[in-house]
Amino acid sequence: MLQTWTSAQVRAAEEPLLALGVPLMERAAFALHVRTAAVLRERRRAVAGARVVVLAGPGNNGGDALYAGALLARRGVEVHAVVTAERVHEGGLSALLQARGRALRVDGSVDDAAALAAGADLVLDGLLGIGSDGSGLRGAAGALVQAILDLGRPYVVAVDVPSGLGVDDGRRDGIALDADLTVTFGGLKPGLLLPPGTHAAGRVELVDLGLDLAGVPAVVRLEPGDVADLWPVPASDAHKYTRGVLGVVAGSRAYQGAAVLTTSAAVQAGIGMVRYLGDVGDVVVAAHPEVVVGHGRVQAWVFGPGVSPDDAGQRRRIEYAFEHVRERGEAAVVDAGALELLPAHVGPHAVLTPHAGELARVLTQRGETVDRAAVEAEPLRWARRTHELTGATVLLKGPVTVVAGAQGAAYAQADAPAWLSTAGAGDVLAGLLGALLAGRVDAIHEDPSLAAALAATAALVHGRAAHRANPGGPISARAVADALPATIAELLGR
Ligand SMILES: NC(=O)C1=CN([C@@H]2O[C@H](COP(=O)(O)OP(=O)(O)OC[C@H]3O[C@@H](n4cnc5c(N)ncnc54)[C@H](OP(=O)(O)O)[C@@H]3O)[C@@H](O)[C@H]2O)[C@@H](O)CC1
Ligand SMILES: [K+]
Repeated sequence: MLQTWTSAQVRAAEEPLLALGVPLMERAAFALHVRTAAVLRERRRAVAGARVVVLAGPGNNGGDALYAGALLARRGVEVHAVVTAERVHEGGLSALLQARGRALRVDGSVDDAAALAAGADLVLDGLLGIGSDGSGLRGAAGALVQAILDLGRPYVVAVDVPSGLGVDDGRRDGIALDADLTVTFGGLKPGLLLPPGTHAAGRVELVDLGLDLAGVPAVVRLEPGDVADLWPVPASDAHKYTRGVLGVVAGSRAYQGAAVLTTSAAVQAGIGMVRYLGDVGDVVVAAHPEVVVGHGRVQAWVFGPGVSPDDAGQRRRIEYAFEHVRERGEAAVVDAGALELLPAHVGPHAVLTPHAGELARVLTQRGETVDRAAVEAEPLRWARRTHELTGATVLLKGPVTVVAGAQGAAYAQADAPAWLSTAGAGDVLAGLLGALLAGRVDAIHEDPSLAAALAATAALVHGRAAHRANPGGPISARAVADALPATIAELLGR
């Protein structure tokens, strides 16, 4: 898994090493210069003769960039530093000048500096690192970046983080400089994985500085190798009830497909048994004869795919089943039409699966002033707020899926191809997640943060199944459900 650490965590881990005199900046700058040289070689075959512009802000981020610039200058690169503030890392600047690099101080107009940067082979962005206040670039640095963007963005290597991004939350409130490559030091930062910031980071490479970053990471991204630890693999003495029974309240005469896709995903994800409740049991059984229609004991539920507000029968079933979720602790996936039926308070064993617009409605119903755009601007903040207000685990769907759950659990998953944004994909995710929860209900009650880990697992498996269904091309939701068995087998290494 990828783990991320806040600015404060990174600073705390740096402190003891700096006190011992460990040369962290030298390590960072050396690694930065090696990676930058590799990019130059890749893009123009030779390092010597390249034109690199170092954007140097007032802090140590500028120091990293200037020292790396000095090392590049010693390898024959033509390096210009653009210094944007009164304050500059003096050691870095004199190293660059000694290596025959040149420096230009932005004083008044930014036009010359912007033209220099826009025309460079590569720009090293050392304007702002973990000292960012998250409000975007201001002052001369902001004006310079805006002028560079107006001329056309060159190839940018971000030093530690793209300057101007919210390092800890991925916010993008003002001017920021998007990167093609981010070389980050010591540990990944949450803003590099969380949307919208993650889209500004380009490829991310981590430089190990030997920091001791033990403790609870801020945001986690599961990787394929993590699935085997979280998946409920049946024991040799398992039977269908020990593996979990999932109740699905989905679909209606108007939206029959939602019932089929949700149950299909649950069956193909390897559940003990699926019980379907609703008006289209005949269609569901025709597609999957394994499904049982009608009431009975379940460990988990999926509520909502294809349930419209005027469907009184399905709404009654969901409201009734919510009582079981609260009283008996059955787990639940609360999707689409069921989100507005959510009781005032559930527990983390209920997982909401809204997209940004639906999450804004859940929050608005609970007195928050927020719209879809605000949720997209700060997805983790609003997913967390929803968890605080409802007690539920929240899986917020989007190009990067963000999960917030109990005990501060937070995940950012970017597993799916863009082709997956298609009708019915959410129904498949709901069925798949329902199957996962049904097999782990007792464990979730022991450790409520597990629901968030399972939600992130479902997002990962869903994305991988989409890739498998048709690598590089269009995919239907049905094909994703059909790809689940082989995808899961592959992830479990069997
Ligand atoms: N510690 C170490 O040895 C190591 C540190 N490392 C490196 O150090 C970096 C952190 O360095 P840092 O702490 O100096 O902060 P950094 O981000 O460079 O500058 C902060 C200054 O920027 C300003 N400013 C703030 N907000 C602003 C805004 N919105 N718009 C414009 N300006 C703004 C503000 O200055 P002011 O305006 O107040 O003068 C503030 O003081 C880290 O990311 C990594 O690259 C690595 O080498 C590993 C070893
Ligand atoms: K930077």
